[in-house]
Amino acid sequence: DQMETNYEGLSYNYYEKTCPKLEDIVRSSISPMFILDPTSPSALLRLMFHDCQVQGCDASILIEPSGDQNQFTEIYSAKNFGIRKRELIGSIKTSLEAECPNQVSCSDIIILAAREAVALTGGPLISVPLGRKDSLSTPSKHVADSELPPSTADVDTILSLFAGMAMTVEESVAIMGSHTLGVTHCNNVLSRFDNANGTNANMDPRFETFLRVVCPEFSPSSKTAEATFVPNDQTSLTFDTAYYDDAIAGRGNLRIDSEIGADPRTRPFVEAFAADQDRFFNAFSSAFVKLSSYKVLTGNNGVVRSVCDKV
Ligand code: HEM
Ligand SMILES: [Ca+2]
Ligand SMILES: [Ca+2]
Repeated sequence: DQMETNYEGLSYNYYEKTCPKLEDIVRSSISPMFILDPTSPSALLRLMFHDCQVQGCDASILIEPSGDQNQFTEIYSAKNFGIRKRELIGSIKTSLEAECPNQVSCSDIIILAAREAVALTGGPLISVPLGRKDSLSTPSKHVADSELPPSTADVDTILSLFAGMAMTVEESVAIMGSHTLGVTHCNNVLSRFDNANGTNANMDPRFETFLRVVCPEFSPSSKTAEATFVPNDQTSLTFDTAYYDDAIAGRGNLRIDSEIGADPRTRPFVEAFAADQDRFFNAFSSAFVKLSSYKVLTGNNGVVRSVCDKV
């Protein structure tokens, strides 16, 4: 199948000859960025997901519109609200160009940056196969709108989405553990107060009170709703299992973060991860490799961009 073929196009020693110090250079250019802004790891981890989910892991999300494309490209999808720090990938690229010009793709840098985000916040150091090429185009915002999941996604949505990346249910629950880092803005939380549908499932009443205080009922499109936020778990700068404790206790910010702790298909894994960090880290690592190998371009099916935000 296509997944397998593409996955085989990547390798663990891809830059051995052309950029042997790649991983060291990425790490030494990224660690000062993380010290300057401890919220950047969460931004880079989410950036990887949103790149891979739309047209595959091809750095399409970095491309700035040119000419009459203005405002109609991928990055302008409302579902990319909150995407930050794309420019850090360009800075890492600049450091790499000095050492190994024209070798390392922007799409591989996105994956390496996400992996450092996990490792440097206390998570596992994941070995990732490399050799992705960059796209020659960025899709329209309409394509991004349809490929990115809605903030109201439920367990069915995520199980079928991640099954499309060949993940097991255990791996699907593990990759959602990415929400152990970062924040959710109030515009994405307000649907949780809507009792008419299932979006308020598995919510602890004290947690609901907390959410309503932080996120009063302004309109989701108001500037205030877009400027206020809640942490994704109780330790939102640390990659740990607190997300799963919250999911069990009904303290998930998004519908998925709550439902995953209640649904009989996912709850056993949520409980296992809450009790066993090694098991979470192992399942997360294999899920990360699957997500980061999704629909990759290899060989002649893409390019190595010299500047990440332009083709
Ligand atoms: C498929 C189901 C998923 C849904 C519906 C979802 C939805 C969201 C939403 C609505 C936010 C809040 C954005 C904001 O308000 O600023 C968010 C944040 C985040 N998501 Fe997800 N997400 C999903 C899966 C993932 C995956 C697979 C990853 C990583 C591999 C991920 C990583 C993150 C991170 C790290 C943040 C925090 C970003 C920050 O602090 O800037 N998410 N997600
Ligand atoms: Ca992409
Ligand atoms: Ca955490």
